[in-house]
Amino acid sequence: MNKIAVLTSGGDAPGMNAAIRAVVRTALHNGLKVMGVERGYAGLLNNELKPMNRSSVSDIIQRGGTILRTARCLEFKQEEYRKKAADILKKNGVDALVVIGGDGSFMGAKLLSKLGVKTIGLPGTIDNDLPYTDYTIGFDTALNTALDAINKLRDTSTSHERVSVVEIMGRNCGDLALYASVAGGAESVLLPEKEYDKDELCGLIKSGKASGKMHNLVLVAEGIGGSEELAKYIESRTGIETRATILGHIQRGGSPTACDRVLASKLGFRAVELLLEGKTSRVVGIRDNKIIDDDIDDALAMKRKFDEKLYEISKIISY
Ligand SMILES: Nc1ncnc2c1ncn2[C@@H]1O[C@H](COP(=O)(O)OP(=O)(O)O)[C@@H](O)[C@H]1O
Ligand SMILES: O=P(O)(O)OC[C@H]1O[C@](O)(COP(=O)(O)O)[C@@H](O)[C@@H]1O
Ligand SMILES: [Mg+2]
Repeated sequence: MNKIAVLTSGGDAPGMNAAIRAVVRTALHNGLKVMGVERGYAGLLNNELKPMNRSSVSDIIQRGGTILRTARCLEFKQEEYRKKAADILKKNGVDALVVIGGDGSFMGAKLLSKLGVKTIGLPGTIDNDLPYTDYTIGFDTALNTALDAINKLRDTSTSHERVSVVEIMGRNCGDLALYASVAGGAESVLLPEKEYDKDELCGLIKSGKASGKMHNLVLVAEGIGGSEELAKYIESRTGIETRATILGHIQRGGSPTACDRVLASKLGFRAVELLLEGKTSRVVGIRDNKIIDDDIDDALAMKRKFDEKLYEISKIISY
C-alpha cells in the first residue's frame, strides 16, 4: 500500500469533512500518499483527482458539506463505467479507495471491489439508513438542525394555537423523524416503518386540544410525505388551523456537532488502519459504542432493525 484515494458521494452530510481530514492525516502519518477525488464517482470517471497534504484538510473540521464536493452519478450503475473508474484509479497509481457516502455509494463501492479495486466505506448520510451501524456521520447534526426548527415551530404553533405538521428528511428511513419527535416532544410522528390512521391522528389532536394543549406538533417522515395534504385534512377534520413546513435541504447543512466530528474522526482513522492491516472490501461503523468493521457484502445484505422501543416511548410520553 503506497497511495490511497478518498471521495465523498451521494447526499452531503455534516461531518464528511471531518472524515476526509481523518483519512488524509492518518494516511500521511503512516507514510501513504493521498489523492482526493472531486465530485464522487462522477469526478472519478472524469479523472478529477488531486494530491492532498496536511494543509489540504486544515480548517475544515468545523465545516458542513464536503470540500471534495459530491454528486449522484447514474452511469456508475453500469459495469462499463465502473471498469473505466477502476482503470483511472490504476493509471493514477491508487492502491485503495475510501468511499464516504450512504447506501447507494456503498453499492457502488461493493461493485467496484468486485473489479479488484480495494475499497473501504465510511457511512456518511443524514438518513441513518445503513443497518450495520448504529449511527451514520451527519445524522446527529441533521437531528439537531431539525430539532432547532421544531423548537421554533413550537413557538408559533403555541402562539396561534395551531397544529404544525413538519416534514423531516430521511428517504425511506424514519430515524431522523423518530429521534426528532422524541427530542422535540412532538405529539405525533408518522413513519414509513409504521402504519398510521389519519382519523385516529385527528382524534388525538382534538382530545389534546380539549385537554388544554396549546400547540400540536405532527412530524412526518419524508418516506410518508404529503404534509401539505395532511395539514389540509387535519384542518378539515378537527377545525383547528394547521400549517405544514417541509424542512428540506436545510437539514443537510451546517457545522457538524461534536458527536459527528468525533465519530467521523474515529471512523476515518479506522478506515486507514484497516488498509494498513491489509483488509479491504470492508465498511466501518459504530455498534454498541464500539468502532466495528464488516464485510461490505454482509453489511449491505443486513436488514434494518426499527427501534420499536423508541417508538413506544415516543407514543407514551408525547401526550
Ligand atoms: N446500485 C448501484 N450500483 C452502482 N452504483 C450505485 C448504485 N446505487 C448508487 N450508486 C452510486 O452511488 C451514488 C450515490 O448513491 P445515492 O443513493 O444517491 O446516495 P447515498 O450514497 O448517499 O445513499 C449514485 O449516484 C451512484 O453513483
Ligand atoms: O439532494 P437531493 O438529490 O434532493 O436528495 C434528497 C435526498 O437526499 C437525502 O437528503 C440524503 O440521502 P442520501 O444520503 O442517500 O444521499 C435524503 O434524506 C433525501 O431523500
Ligand atoms: Mg442513501
